[in-house]
Amino acid sequence: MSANSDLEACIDWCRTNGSYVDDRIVFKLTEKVGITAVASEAISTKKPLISIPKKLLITNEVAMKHFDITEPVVSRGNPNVLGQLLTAKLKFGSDEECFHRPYIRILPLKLDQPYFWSADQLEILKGTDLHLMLRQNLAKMASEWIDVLEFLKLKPNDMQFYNKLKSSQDIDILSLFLSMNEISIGTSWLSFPAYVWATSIFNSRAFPEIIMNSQTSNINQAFLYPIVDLLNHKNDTKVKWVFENDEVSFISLESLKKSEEIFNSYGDKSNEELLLNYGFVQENNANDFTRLSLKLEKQMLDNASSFGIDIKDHIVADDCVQFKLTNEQPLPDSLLEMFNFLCKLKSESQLTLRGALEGQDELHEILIQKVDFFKKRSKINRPLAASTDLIATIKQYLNSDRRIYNNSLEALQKLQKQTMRKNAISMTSFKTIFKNDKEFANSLLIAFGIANFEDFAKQGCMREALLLWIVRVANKDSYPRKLSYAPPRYIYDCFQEVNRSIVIQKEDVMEFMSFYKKLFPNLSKKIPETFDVGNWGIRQFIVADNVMDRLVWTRKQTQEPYFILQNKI
Ligand SMILES: C[S@@+](CC[C@H](N)C(=O)[O-])C[C@H]1O[C@@H](n2cnc3c(N)ncnc32)[C@H](O)[C@@H]1O
Repeated sequence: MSANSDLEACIDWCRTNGSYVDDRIVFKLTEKVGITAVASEAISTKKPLISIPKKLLITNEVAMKHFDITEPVVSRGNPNVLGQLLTAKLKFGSDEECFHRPYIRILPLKLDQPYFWSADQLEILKGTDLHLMLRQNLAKMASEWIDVLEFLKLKPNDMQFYNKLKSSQDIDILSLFLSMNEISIGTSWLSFPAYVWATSIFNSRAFPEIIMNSQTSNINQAFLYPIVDLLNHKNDTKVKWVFENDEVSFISLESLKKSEEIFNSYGDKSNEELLLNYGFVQENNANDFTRLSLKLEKQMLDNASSFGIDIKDHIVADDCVQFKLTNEQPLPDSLLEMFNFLCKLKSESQLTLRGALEGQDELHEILIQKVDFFKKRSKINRPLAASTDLIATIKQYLNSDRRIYNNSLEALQKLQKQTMRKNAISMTSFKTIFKNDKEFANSLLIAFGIANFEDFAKQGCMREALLLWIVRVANKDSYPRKLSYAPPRYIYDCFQEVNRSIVIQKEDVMEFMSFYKKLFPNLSKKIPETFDVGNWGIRQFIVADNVMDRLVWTRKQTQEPYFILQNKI
């Protein structure tokens, strides 16, 4: 039988068994998206367009009856393992007489989900969360498959493979799966690929049991729903599924014009969920999101939590915290707080403006890497054996992730500018200091040949200049004349505070020795009016280095250092 006659036979089978399918719906087989449903004339009704009696559905009850068991089987939280195994059996087994045969025949053998892509095609996804999920999901499916076969005391088709799966924790499940034979009608129903196929059928076409039974014990319990599962998905389509008189009905709340496709809604799914579970993505998907995962030591995550950073709901493993990024919310507060926390100094008891700005820089770096990665990947600049549709899907997926990271990046750049503007009163740029403290600038011209601020970066002596200036501030009262430029008070105060509390070890002195010897006593001899007034000993520089840690933030984008008042953010 051809695919078209299979489709007709399935609709006939449904109608013969008491289903209602509105005559104005025409089902067509298309090259691009498989079967579609189209309105043959305008349809605008709140009445069901399709009603299917319960006896035609493949439910967990049907599966339990088929395998003759009385208790439901749940493996790794999945209550559909039995239904999935039954679907594999009906598709690949030899039971020609089975009641659901006309429905099973139209379930496509070839699925678009990435589980069924070639190694070469999957290579492009390497490094994405989707690739990771693929592995995790396959490992989960393998455990479920082992569990359900064991429970039913069924012998797998390939004992060697089964034992390998069972005995080894760290097998590369993805490579192993890719090396297995492709799905064909000759596939054994007791094989792992048949189970993966059936899982993908459930993932892409099953409906929640809760439609029929609001008391269902497991929210993930699902059933296969002939005919209605032929409808494709469109975001925000208004539909209703109702259970009445022992039949499940599909109602479209849309006003459909003649020749328009009748869509269902699979729910608010991101492109990653759509690709993984359905094998397609939606352009400009309003439900799209991506993630930013940070691998950190468990202790660090515990510390962040007890400090009050709101990450409890984002911790996905002992050593991993994950933030959801969406186009609406590209920069969650908890993510920014976490980066601020990561930049907190031991000497700080609270989150500071300096930490916030430094955290923004760190996050900026990560987002730049993400955007670059997705940009490079989406170019696909090597020959790839794949249909143009698949290549377009891969590109769309990569671009939609890149777009979110890019939005986050732009939002972050804006936020940093805002933060700086809002806190301008608490920040002093070293560039401004250099411009205003003329005497200091002149001394640097003599000492290092620094003629303008940009020369610091060119000569790599920004740190020396900062330390010298901090020590100059500490000595401010020793100069015969008041400094022409009055340095912010908090810099002087911070120096005094560190000076009082610091315990200097021999190692600190050793560490600073070569730096110090490079500058002194030369500088005090060459420019005594600046560098031989007050105390210019090595201890002063060790203290200044500490002050720098506490007060100075160097903006990554411009390499410009700022002194920042230590205020709470
Ligand atoms: C529930 S089935 C819908 C019927 C399907 N067209 C068929 O031929 O059986 C879900 C599958 O249809 C396809 N599909 C549904 N909506 C789609 C869309 N908006 N764009 C592309 N493919 C879609 C995907 O292959 C998906 O896995």
